[in-house]
Formats: sequence, C-alpha cells, structure tokens
Amino acid sequence: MSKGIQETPLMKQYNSIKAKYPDAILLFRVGDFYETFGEDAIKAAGILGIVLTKRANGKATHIELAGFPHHSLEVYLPKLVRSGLRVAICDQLENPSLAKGIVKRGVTELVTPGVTFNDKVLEAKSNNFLLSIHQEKNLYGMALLDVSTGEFLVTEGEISKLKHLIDNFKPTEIIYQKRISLPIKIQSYSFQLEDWAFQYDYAYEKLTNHFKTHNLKGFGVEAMKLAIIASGAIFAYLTEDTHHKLLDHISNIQRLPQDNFVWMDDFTIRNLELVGNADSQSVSLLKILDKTRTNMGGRMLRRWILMPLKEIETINNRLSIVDFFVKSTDISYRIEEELKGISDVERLLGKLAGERINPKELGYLRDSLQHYEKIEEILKKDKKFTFTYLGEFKDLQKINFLLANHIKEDLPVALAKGEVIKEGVSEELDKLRAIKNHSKEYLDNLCLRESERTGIPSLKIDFNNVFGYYLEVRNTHKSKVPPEWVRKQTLVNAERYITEELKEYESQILGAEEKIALLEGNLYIELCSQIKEQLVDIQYNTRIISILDILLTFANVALENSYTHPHLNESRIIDITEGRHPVIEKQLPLGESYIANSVYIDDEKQQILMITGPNMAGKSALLRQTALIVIMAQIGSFVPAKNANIGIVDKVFTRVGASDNLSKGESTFMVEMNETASILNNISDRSLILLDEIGRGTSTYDGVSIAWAIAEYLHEHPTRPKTLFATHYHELNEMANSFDRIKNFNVSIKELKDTIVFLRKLVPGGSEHSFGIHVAKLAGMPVKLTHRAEEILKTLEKNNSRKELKNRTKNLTEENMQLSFFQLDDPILENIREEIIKTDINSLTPIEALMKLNQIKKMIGG
Ligand SMILES: Nc1ncnc2c1ncn2[C@@H]1O[C@H](COP(=O)(O)OP(=O)(O)OP(=O)(O)O)[C@@H](O)[C@H]1O
Repeated sequence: MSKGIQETPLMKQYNSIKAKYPDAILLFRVGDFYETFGEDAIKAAGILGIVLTKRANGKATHIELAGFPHHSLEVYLPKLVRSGLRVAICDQLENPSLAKGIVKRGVTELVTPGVTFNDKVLEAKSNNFLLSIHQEKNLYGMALLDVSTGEFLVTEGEISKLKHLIDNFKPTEIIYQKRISLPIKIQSYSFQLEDWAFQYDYAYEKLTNHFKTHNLKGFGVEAMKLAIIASGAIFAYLTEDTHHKLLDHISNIQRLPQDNFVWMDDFTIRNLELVGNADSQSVSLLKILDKTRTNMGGRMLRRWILMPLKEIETINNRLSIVDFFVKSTDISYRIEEELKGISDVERLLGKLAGERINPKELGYLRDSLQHYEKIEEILKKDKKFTFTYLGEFKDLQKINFLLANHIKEDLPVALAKGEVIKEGVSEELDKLRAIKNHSKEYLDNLCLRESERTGIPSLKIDFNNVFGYYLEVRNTHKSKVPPEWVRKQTLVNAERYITEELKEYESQILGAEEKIALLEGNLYIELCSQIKEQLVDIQYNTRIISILDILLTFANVALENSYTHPHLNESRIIDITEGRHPVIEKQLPLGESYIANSVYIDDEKQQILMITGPNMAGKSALLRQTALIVIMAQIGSFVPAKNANIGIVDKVFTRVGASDNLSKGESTFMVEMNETASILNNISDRSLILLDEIGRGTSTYDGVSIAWAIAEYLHEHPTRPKTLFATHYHELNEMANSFDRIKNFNVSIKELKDTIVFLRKLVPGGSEHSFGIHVAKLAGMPVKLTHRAEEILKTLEKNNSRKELKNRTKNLTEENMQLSFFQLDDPILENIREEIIKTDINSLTPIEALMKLNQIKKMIGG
C-alpha cells in the first residue's frame, strides 16, 4: 500500500489507526459500512465470502477493499473470530453531520477468540477461557478468565500443572510474555504481550483497584506472586489491548486448588470420553449426564466432570441433594419447570457490567430472577431440604421490584426503538408520549378541517424523511389549493404541499420523540446501574441455581437409567457390584442388554486384575466402566451399578496399547511407552490405573516382557496402585503364581463348534488362547484367509514357539523373584547381599549360622 502525498485524508486516518493494530483485522466504519482494506480485505473476503474490489487510493495507486453493511456486524464478526482472528472494530466517534472535516474515528473494541461477549462466538454450554501464563525459572503463574461470565481462577505450579490446566480448561486463547518461549505445544490461539504487562507492582495495584480491596488476602491469593502477575497481565490485556474497562462482573478471584480434585491427564480424559471433543462423533459421559436446563448448569457440569472431588463430605452433600430430588419427584418436576425459563444470567451480567445489555436481554434477566425466587420458595417450603451445602439465597427483592415496575412486558432489542420504560415511572415521559400518541388524532382533524375549508375531497396527510409532514392533493383538485400552501414536490398524479401549521406541529412531535428517546435512554441507564449494585448477589444466587440444575439432572438421569447411590469411604478398596458402562449401555442395539459385571480391587489382596479374553470380549468396556463409575461417584452423581463402595481415588490414569492410539508422527510404540512412563512416575496410593493392551505395539516377546515388567513394577511399588490390566498375552497369567496381589480374570466366552459367543461376564481365572482368528471370522474376513490362518497357527504351535514362550515365562517367575530381590537399590539389602556372599558356609557352625541369621534380621529391622 502506498503512503505519503498520494493518500486521501480517509486513508491517512485508516493507516494511522491500522498501524496500532497490525495483527488484527481492522473493521473501519465508513458511513453505513464496515470496510476492510489491503491484506485485511483479502483475508476478510476469503473468510466471509464477500466481494473484493479495488479502489483508488490517492492519484495513482489502488487498494483492495471489502466491506459489509454495519448492521451485519453480528453475522460477520463471529465468522472472523471463529477462524482464529483478532478483530478491531473502529467506529465513528462523532456524528458525521456535525463533524468539521473528516469524522473522528477510533477502535472501540478488540474482539479476540478469548475475549468476547458475542453470543454467536461463544458456545452456550462451554466456558470461553482466556489463559494468561507468567513464567519464572521452572515455575508458572496461571490465570484463567471467562470474560463473558466473569469467572476468574488462578493457580501456580510446574509445567505439568500448566499442561494439566490446559488439558482441563481448554482455553480458546493463551497470552504470555514476549520474551519467553513456552516449553509445550499450544493448540489454542495465542498472543504475546509486552514485558511491562507482567510486573508484580502493576498487577497488585490493578487487582486491588479492581476489587476495591487493600490487599488480596480475602481471596487467599496474597502470597501467589506468579499468579498475581499472570492476573495483572489479563487486566492489562482487557483494558489496554481489547478496550474492556467495565468489568464489574469479575467480582472475585478464585484460587484453583487443583490438589482438591482428582488428577486426570489429557489422554485419560479423551480415552474415557468424559466430555467428548468437537470433532469426534462418539457419545461422551457428559452427553449422557447433561440434561441441564440452563447454560450455566451445563458449563458447570462440564467442569465438574473434569474435576471430580476428593473430599467425601462435599461429595456426600451433593449426593444427599440428588437423593432428595430422586425421592421428591413432584418437587423435582416443579423446579425443572422453573429452570426451563431461566436464561444465561452469567453472561447477561457480563453484558450488564459492560453496559451493553439491551432491553430484550434485561427482560430475560427479569424473568430469570423471578424463576429464581420461585425455586427458592418451593425448596424453602419443604422441611426435608437443607441449604447447608448450597448456602442461602441472597435477597433480590429490591431488584425484582425495580425490574417488575420499570420495564414493559414485551421489549425491543434496540433501546432506540423506545417503548421500554413502563407508564407511571416518569411523569414527563408519559406527557411526551401523550403528545406523540395523540399526533395521529390531531393530524386527522387537521386534514378533515382543511379538506372542508378548501373543498378538496381526497386530501391526505403523510410523512417522509426529506421534508417531513405534507398534504397531498390529486391533480384533479390542484386548482383548489389555497395560496398560503407551499408546494414541495410534483408527482405524476399529485402534488405535495406544506403549511405553516403543519410545520409547527411537526416540530412539536419530533421534539417530543427526541425527548422521549433521550429520557428513556437515561432512565434505562439509571435502572441498569441500580441493578449493577447487586450484581454480586445475583451471581451468588446464580451459582446456587446452577448447582441445583446439575443435581436435579443427576436425579433425573439416575431415575431414567436405574443408577444407585454410591458409598464413598476412606478405604483403599473399590468394590462395585454389577457395574455397567453408562455410555455403552445406552447405545446397544434394540433387544440387547448390557451385561453387568462386579469388580473388586484393593491394596491388600487383589491389587492388580490381569484380565484376558479375546478381542471384542468386552475388556476395554470393563476397564472404562470401572473408572467412569468412580468418577461419577466422586462428582456426586448416582452410578450405574447395583452397589458401589468407593474408597476415594485421587488420580485416574488410562493407557491404551499403541494400535488403538492415534499416532502423530512418532512411532506408536514410542508414544505408548512415553505415556506409560508418565504414569509410573506419578502414581500415588489412591491411584486407579487402567492399562489396556499395553505392549502390543511391538513383537510378542518384547510385548510380553514389557507388560510383565510394568505389572511387576506396579505390584512392587510401595503405593500399591489399584490396576486393571487388560491383555491378549495369556502368558501374563503366570504372574499370579508368584505375585500375591495379582489376580487373573477373564471376560468369558463360550466356544461353539466353529464360532464363539461373547458372554461378557468377568470370571476368575486366565484364558488359554487368544481367539484372534475367530474374531477375524466374525468380522467377515474371506473364509479362505481364515482357513489359511488356522493352518499357520497349527504349524506355529507344532513348532512350539508360543508354548516355549509360556514355559519360559514360567521359569521367569522364580528367576525373577530372585533377581528382583538382589537387584534392589536399597543399601541395606546391598549390605546383606555382601554379608551372605562373604560367608563361608562350609566353615560355619550351626550356632554361628543362627547368629548370622539374627544379624541379618536386625539389619532389616526385624
Ligand atoms: N458388558 C457388556 N454387555 C454388553 N455389551 C458389551 C459389554 N461389554 C462390551 N460390550 C460390547 O462389545 C464391544 C467390544 O467391547 P470392548 O471394546 O470392550 O472389547 P475388547 O475386549 O476390549 O476388545 P479389543 O481387545 O478388540 O479391544 C463394545 O463396543 C460393546 O458394544
């Protein structure tokens, strides 16, 4: 684009504004259009499918141009933002008709993927989080904000915590300092800010000013220096970069105590299909559970599923409300009916704070708050319901009164349309409206009077934007027009005139309309600001409503699917009787029913379940249903089982053998091993581990060896993590002979002459062979091929290669136990080993042997 003397004044103004937003698409308001120029125009035309033209830019050059009418902003803006662009909206800052020279323009809002209030950009049932990261050495401060709802969360920790946070909250935009490079791959849109935005003093002052507090102690974040800096950067980004200064709906800063929640990594979340992802067709747990009636409840439920609790008391509090709803179906029904009428109050409050709430939306807020009141009333009337967990509703009577009495029942979207404020609120407004409303009557009278006076029978009064009110006379009566009328327009069949009286009256009506608009505007703003005073209380009640919505959903889903109340305890036992997979059971073809299975697992007798069975038997389903039942119980939901006693779990890990895994360039086996290593380095005594076909990404020998070693490691690990191990390698059944907490199970099948029937029942004991060929038959492989496979199998078995492997694994158990004893790194064991080696047994007397044994016993603390 050429600059300098050839620029028109408009392009000069454009260039100077665009220079401040080099990385955003600038929507430049010119008259009734938003225009884009140059590179921006090329991009916008491509994304929006609008026409790209060229226009003269000064004397000799041309520039690309693409634009759309200003009232289509709502349609086009979301498309730009959703395609990952930042969009700067540049408006006319003065009335063009009053401007001297070129109209003043400036950017009024910068919309980015993570900072938007636009309903069309936002997803109703997902939060839209902006994540700010501040790094110092190997520690990170993290701040998450959903500006549309005002939720603001902070935490600190190492890179693993940052990764975990990103996995769980899926921010749509990440901001961080220019000078750092993050050691992880970010999928979200990201933006780097100048260093100044990441200063402690600046951040502390910004936060205390915003929350109007002296310090941050009340939020429990005073000592979180890194998180404070990250939060400060968010405020810098909002106020300086994206022009959002009205942020009263961000009413508190919450510490995210990740230690209070069950730890699950991204792989586990995806593998268990907890919330599903946009591009997958599969049904998630969220989809089964989410019968929420409000968007707020839907968003909160999504977070609950990703963050199951570890504290029994809170879980039980949730469960007892679910229990109440299950037993009081009448109340549940009435509350559900009320919930249906509630709009997205969290986001309406964001708009209220930002002074961008329109009358229609204010009406939604009014209606929603009335439903809040009704829900409170219904619950308060019931003696059995307690508010201890939820907290008491804040009193919103004043606001309800204001809203009920100040705004009309049916409201327009645009304030400028009028008819927003009720009669009786302002005497002046009522008077002006009377003038406006009586104008029709007055004009009709005037028309009649003039028609009689002049003898023109078809006289008509009308209005247009060019010369206001006029009298229209058909050509046949033209001669009767009195001289004092002023002709304004000649049409084919008629002529239009104005009169002094008409003009006078017109100025009165138009004056009244202008005054009405001004007055209604002021009254509306005043009303909004009065409501804003209790914004925090509305937020508080909204939280209660969201929780009720979820717990009611849990009750409904429980009734619909015959779930039961789980029992949580502090033991290290998971004891599920007749558990089912909540998603698969809903998807079975008509006539088939899900076969329930019981699973018992603890850290004393049955720590590792070695589960064998042919492909398709239902091993993965069993593994996942166990984890899903635990997770459901720990979010406070009833569970698909006849009975479930759950010793609280603090981490859930899932790993699936390579061929089930989507590889991304790396060797699938390498990915599998990496993933497994990360489990082994993070296990705790309350972990639940699901290993599905681990080791199958490599040759049988390698696979068996690795799977064996992993199972052995988990068995020997002092934390004794509870593990479900699904495998094709029946050689691993040998382990149960030597490792006392490893137990063999198989998902049973029945072998008929030529085929197998899946019974899907988990039964004790190992299985003898793999049935791969049977499954190949079932899958419709050509008969010739499966016959040939059977022949090959026979030959191989004759050669004993697989049997040999089995014999070797048998030997391995003994050999292995000895090896593992002496190979431990413990220095005490090392000393014992030396003692024994240096002892000459041949020269030892029986008494000396006993003393030696005693000495060894002492060394190991016996
Ligand atoms: N308990 C059950 N009751 C009814 N149907 C079941 C049950 N378990 C599994 N199924 C059905 O069988 C299918 C296969 O189950 P699953 O994937 O768990 O088998 P698998 O043993 O893990 O097989 P593979 O080794 O091939 O991965 C499931 O998609 C489901 O439709």
